[in-house]
Amino acid sequence: MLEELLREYGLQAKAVGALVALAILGKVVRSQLKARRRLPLPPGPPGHWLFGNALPRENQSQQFAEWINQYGPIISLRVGPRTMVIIGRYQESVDIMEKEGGLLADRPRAVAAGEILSRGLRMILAPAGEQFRRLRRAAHTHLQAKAAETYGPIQMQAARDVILDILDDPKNHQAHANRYAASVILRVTYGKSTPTGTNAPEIVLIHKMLKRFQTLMRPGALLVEKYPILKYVPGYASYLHEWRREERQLFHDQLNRVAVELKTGNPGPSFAKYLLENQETHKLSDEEMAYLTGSLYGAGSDTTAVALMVLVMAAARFPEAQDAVQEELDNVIGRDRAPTFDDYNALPQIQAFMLECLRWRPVTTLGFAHRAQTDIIYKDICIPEGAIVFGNHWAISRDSSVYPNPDKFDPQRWLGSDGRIREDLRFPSFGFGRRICPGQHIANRSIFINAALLLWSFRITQDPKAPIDDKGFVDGVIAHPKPFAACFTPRIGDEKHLRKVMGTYAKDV
Ligand code: HEM
Repeated sequence: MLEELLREYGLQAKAVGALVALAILGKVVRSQLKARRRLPLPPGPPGHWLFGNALPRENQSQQFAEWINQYGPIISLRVGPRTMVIIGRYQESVDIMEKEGGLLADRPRAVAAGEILSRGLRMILAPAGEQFRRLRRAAHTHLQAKAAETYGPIQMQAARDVILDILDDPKNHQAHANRYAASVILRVTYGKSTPTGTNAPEIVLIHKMLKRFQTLMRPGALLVEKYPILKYVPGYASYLHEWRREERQLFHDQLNRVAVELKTGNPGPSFAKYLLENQETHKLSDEEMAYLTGSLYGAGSDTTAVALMVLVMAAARFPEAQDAVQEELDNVIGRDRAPTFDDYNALPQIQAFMLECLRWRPVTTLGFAHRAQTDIIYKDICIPEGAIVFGNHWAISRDSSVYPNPDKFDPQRWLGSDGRIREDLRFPSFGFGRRICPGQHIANRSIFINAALLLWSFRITQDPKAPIDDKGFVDGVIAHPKPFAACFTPRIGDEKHLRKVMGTYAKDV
């Protein structure tokens, strides 16, 4: 551990070691005295008496899932002075994270990404409280199901561009998914005139910042998370302050651009425009608005892109599942027109395919950390106040009591005997309780329109020379598929015809 600290910072090892050990000892003794008065913690693997459990460095969600198989549906770990509880079965996640959602609305301290980098303003990390409620209400109002429909034309055009992109350059299908997600979320946040080309300087900067943020978010990434006192040590991780300056500048510049457009013309719909016009109603400062819009991009771009890549991977890997979708598309839509949002209810096979993609390869494998605001008693265990609580999406997706034969990609599991989507089966792709993803309607509409257009336009197959490794993901807060090959054969007439149906590019760069 000290080695880790020296790598991060280069302090005098002995002094810091003593300080840290004292701080942990104090906390451990206090929490163990308190624990004696409580019901037991959930079981879990044994750890060091002082430092607790070492977190796995790689594939955390899968390692936790193994511990869940071994110790039970809810496990606990001690990480330095903190208790971490991981829920790995569907029913327990509903009972605790949904039904007791009010007690888990908080986030644990995220010292590097939340406090130093974003000064508490990034919604995904914002602690529960008055400020969080204001941020959340503003996002929810603008992104709820009905309001999300406003962005239909943007999503439709961007999804058609994906088809044209694939016709032009099928090898780079993953880059096209990235471009779709970046362009849609940028337009949702900042409106029509935002540059969306992958080489635009803003986009390059945004992606750099997103990468940094995701690195900081990995449990155990920096020692300051375990020992927040480090943040007061002069010079500790000074690069974080530089990152903050860059990020803040970008968020303000983007918001200011929309403010100027509002004064000089009539920019199309966007979250920034909505906030600027309703600043009073939502009681948001300029700083809060800048961060709220900026952090929406972070939350909505990579997640959507990964979901689209998994669609392509699953279609190529499972031809029979693709057959069922294409048979439905041929029956309902035919070949003379492309599907639109209006066809959603008539295409349950597509809906089932989407749902299965999100379960089979969850976008956020571990989910996001919640914090218990008080002791939560569940059956004969206690999740203690202050515990970090994860609903482990990966482990839940493998819960065979809810998803029989869970490793099988089987969209039909989502359909009832009437051929409609089952009401009694769910998977928490978008998280839990009061922190559930506010962008889920925009996200679902993106996944739907891309699935419908892609599978209507192409037969997607594996390249026999480069078979897909469907376990090839780079695990992180968001699990990105490694590069994989897929072949796209137009199924609606020839390429020329498909280009004609999809129209012309709307890309601005
Ligand atoms: C397939 C796409 C997406 C997936 C799988 C996804 C998933 C998630 C998950 C798992 C969470 C954490 C929920 C929890 O704490 O339990 C979350 C939070 C969030 N998502 Fe999404 N998301 C997606 C797309 C989007 C989009 C398009 C937007 C914006 C338009 C967005 C905005 C947010 C925000 C702002 C939060 C933080 C909410 C809070 O902390 O209260 N997401 N998302």
